[in-house]
Amino acid sequence: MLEICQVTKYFQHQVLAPVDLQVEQGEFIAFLGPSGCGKSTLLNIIAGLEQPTSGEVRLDGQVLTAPGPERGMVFQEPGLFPWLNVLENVAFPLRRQGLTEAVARERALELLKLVHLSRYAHSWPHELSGGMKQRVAIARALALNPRILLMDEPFAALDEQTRMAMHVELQDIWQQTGKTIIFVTHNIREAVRLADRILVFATRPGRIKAEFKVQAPHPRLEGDGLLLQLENQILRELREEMEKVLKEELGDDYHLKKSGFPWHPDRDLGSYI
Ligand SMILES: Nc1ncnc2c1ncn2[C@@H]1O[C@H](COP(=O)(O)OP(=O)(O)OP(=O)(O)O)[C@@H](O)[C@H]1O
Repeated sequence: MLEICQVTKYFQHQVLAPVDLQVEQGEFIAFLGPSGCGKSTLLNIIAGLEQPTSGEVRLDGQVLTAPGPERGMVFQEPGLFPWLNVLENVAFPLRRQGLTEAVARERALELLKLVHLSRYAHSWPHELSGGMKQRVAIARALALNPRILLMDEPFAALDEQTRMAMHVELQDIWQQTGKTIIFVTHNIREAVRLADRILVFATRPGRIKAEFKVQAPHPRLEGDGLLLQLENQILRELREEMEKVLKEELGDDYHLKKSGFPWHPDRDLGSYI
C-alpha cells in the first residue's frame, strides 16, 4: 500500500497543506483540480523527484525519499531520445540496469506489443504521431515493471480523438497489468472516464477537498448517463474553487470574465485560470 502521511510543501509560499492519502495496490486514481493547486508537486513527491517539507510517503511501510524502479513516470512531453529508435527507447532503462541486449530487446518487444506498437519497433521518434510517442513513453515507464505508474497530464497535448483513443488504451493496459495508476489532470471528463477514485484538489494552499468513487465498469463508454451525472457533481464541487482563483487573479475584471466562463466538464480547468 502507498501511504501519503501529512505531506506538506513550501516553495516561496505554501503549495500543499497537509495531505493524507492511502492508495491500495491496483487502484486507478486521478488527482483533479485547477492549475497551480499542487497536483504535480504531490505527484513529484510520490515519484521522489521533490522532497516534502514535512510528512512522508511510504510504500509498504518503507519511506520513499528518491526515485526508484517500483515507480514509473509519464509526463505531458514524451521525452523520447531522438537518436534511439522506438525499441531502443523502451529498452534503455533495462540496458541501464545491466540487462543484456538480447534480454532487454525481448522485454521491450513485449511492452511494445502491450501498447500496440510492435510494427513500429524500428521507427524513429520523429516518424511517430503524438499519441504513438506517448504509447512509447508508457512502454518505457513500464520497462522496469514498476508497481506504480505516475502520469502527469500525459494526454493534455494530444488532439481530442487521439486523447479518446489513449483513454481506451490506458484502461486496457491497466486491466492487463494490474498496476496502480495515479493520473494528474485538469479535465473532469478524463478523470471520470479513467479513474475509480477521483481526488478533487482545492487551491491556496493545495489540499484534497473531496473524493468521488466511480463505480462504472471498464472500458467506459462516452456518453454513459452515470458518468455524465458524476461529471456535473464534480463540476459543482470545483466551481467554487475556480471562482476563488479567478477572483484573486482577475480582481475587478472578474465580473466581466465570469459571464463568458464556459462551465463545462470537458473544458480544461487550467486554461481559464
Ligand atoms: N520548483 C518550484 N519552485 C517554486 N515554485 C514551484 C515549483 N514547482 C511548483 N511551484 C509552484 O507550486 C504551485 C503548484 O504547482 P503545481 O505544478 O504542483 O500545480 P498543478 O496543480 O500541478 O498545476 P498545473 O496543472 O498548472 O501543472 C504553483 O504555484 C507553482 O508555481
